[in-house]
Amino acid sequence: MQAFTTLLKSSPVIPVLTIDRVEDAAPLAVALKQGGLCVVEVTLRTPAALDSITAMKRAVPSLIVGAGTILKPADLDAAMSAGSDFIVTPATTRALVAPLKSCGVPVIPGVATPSEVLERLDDGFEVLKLFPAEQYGGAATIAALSGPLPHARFCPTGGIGRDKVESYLALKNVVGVGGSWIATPKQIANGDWTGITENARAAAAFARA
Ligand SMILES: O=C(O)C(=O)C[C@H](O)[C@H](O)COP(=O)(O)O
Repeated sequence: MQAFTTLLKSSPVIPVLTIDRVEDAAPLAVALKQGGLCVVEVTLRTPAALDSITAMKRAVPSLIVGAGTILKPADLDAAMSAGSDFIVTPATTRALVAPLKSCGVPVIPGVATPSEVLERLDDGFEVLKLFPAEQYGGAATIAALSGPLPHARFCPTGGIGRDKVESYLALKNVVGVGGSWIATPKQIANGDWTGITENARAAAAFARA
């Protein structure tokens, strides 16, 4: 996990991707990498998601490709078989905790309340995903959590557009942010690789800001 959080320092904005056609995966990977991003997340929301993870890694071997929307242990198994470099969940059930802990790659479990934060820290997870971040109070909520839970680190996602990224990354307990704005489902469906590279460049610039 430590190597992963170090990597996030240089590439803290993670595009959250929903891919409908596996043939879009390779040009998408190239477009994001060209814009300067190193870490991406593919949601397991479409039948093409697992093959897309494999295809993105094949197209751009240096890209770190994670799987999101892991809801049950079977999703985790499938994501690991597809070669996922890290795992993200929107929420975390008891049944998921042990498999997540032993899967062998960095895991960012989803939380939404202080009790869930504490439970996941007790489970041994270091970086947590506040989801859906904006709806659960946004950057102000994460800042408030640093009082009683200063050791928790967050990678929030959900409703975080380009205009909100800075306010999250300014917090010392935030190590990254996820968002679909960098490559929207519409841009992917339209093959707008130029627009995606431009957005990726804007996202990459937050690391240097
Ligand atoms: O599927 C998952 O595992 C998720 O957690 C969902 C994503 O994090 C959000 O859908 C991000 O999308 P935006 O809110 O549009 O930036």
